[in-house]
Amino acid sequence: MSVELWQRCLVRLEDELPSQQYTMWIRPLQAAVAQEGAELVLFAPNRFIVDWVRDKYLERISELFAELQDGPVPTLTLRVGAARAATPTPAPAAPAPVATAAPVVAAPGQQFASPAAKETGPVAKHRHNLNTSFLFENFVEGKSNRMAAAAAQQVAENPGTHGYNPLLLYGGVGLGKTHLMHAVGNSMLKRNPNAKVVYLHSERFVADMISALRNKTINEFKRFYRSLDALLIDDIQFFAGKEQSQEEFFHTFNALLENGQQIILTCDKFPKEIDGLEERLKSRFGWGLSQPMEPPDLETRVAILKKKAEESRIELPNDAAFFIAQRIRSNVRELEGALKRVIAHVRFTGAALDVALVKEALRDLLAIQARQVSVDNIQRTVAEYYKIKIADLLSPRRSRSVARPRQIAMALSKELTSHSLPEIGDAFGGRDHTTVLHACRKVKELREGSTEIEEDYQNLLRSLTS
Ligand SMILES: Nc1ncnc2c1ncn2[C@@H]1O[C@H](COP(=O)(O)OP(=O)(O)OP(=O)(O)O)[C@@H](O)[C@H]1O
Repeated sequence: MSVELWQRCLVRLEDELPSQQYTMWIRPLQAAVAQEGAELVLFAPNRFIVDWVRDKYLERISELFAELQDGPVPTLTLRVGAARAATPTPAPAAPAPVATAAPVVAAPGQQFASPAAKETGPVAKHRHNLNTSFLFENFVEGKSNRMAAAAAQQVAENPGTHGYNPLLLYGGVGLGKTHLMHAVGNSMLKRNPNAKVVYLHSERFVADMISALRNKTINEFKRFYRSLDALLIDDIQFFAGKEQSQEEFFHTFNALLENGQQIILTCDKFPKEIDGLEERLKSRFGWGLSQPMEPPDLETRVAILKKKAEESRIELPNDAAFFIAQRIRSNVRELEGALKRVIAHVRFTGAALDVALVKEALRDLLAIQARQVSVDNIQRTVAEYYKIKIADLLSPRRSRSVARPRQIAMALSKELTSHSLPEIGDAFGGRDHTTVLHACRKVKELREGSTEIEEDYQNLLRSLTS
């Protein structure tokens, strides 16, 4: 009966607690009945978890027991050890008291050893703390992320391989670093359901380490992290300036690498550029494979929108997808946000999804953008970038050093504003609309043929839209 009570309690705790907390502290617990049902023993894999659960969750667990149990509430005991050692008959083979650690049999991400806990219910359902919707299958590849995705696939297939360890994915916000990192973890678990894969944000690592130091459980802390098959740490830029955490992480990192356990890291920039990060860590991070992730190009943005719409079972016409992708270019998270607004609008109004509906759904966003990107602004930015005068852009001068930036500024004006070709021509010293059209075609051709021009164009786009 009491084990059942624990199962019901777990369902409630899973609802109440942030999923990382639940995965880290509650899921490793195994319940066993003792004293003919009068006592419920919760076994934790190590002392660290026992102390933590006692401090943070025991009171709530007791309250839930009182609430969920009709009859007498069993007493609750926390111990280090495995549930199978606590069966009521024969008399408990002296499961280790809290202070004397028994063998560690389960950890977050690991399947429980106890046959009783293997069956059904929330315990069996979730054995790791990965986001199961971040998969390779729903990651859309394009020029900007293909290398990173390929590296991640390699790691998923051969975790711990020298040369791919650590895998470091770096780049701006919302570009799919976390998605790929979880995709590797999910793929590892698919291949080996017993793999111990733990994901955590670097701030969480720091917070846990500080608590472990305060509670004098740093050895358990170390043992736990060093027992993993794969450690996934997000946003390592947060280690900057936290010397003691860097020190501990450095040792954990080395221990895992030495044992061939996989490490995957993400960072918002190339680690060498992070101030406040120790040189030895910076150099360690670069030992394996470092892959940049860039903002996706137009075609990839369209493909991502189409994929996400399909997942939401919404038919997104190409022109509507292009319309969104042309306007939202900074990152995928914003792209997703815009699409969600469009989908909500479709569902709310019941109207057909077309460009007009997209304009209506994203009205505020587009208005903000229109205000931000004006032809004036584009001219100023382009002139600054190429170190020429704005007056040159508007003048009749045809020398290459002026004509090329002018064409680029015109193409950007067409792409970033809603002005017509004649309006753009007017803004560039009263030129004809065919000149603007020619400029747009020329720039497209130049971008395809020259990486330098493509880079210039992307740099300008970024500085105008971010
Ligand atoms: N190529 C892609 N295909 C499909 N979805 C993507 C892709 N890139 C990003 N996403 C989605 O965009 C959202 C943001 O991605 P993610 O959280 O992985 O970004 P991030 O680079 O880790 O950003 P941050 O540094 O802000 O955490 C997620 O919902 C993710 O699924």
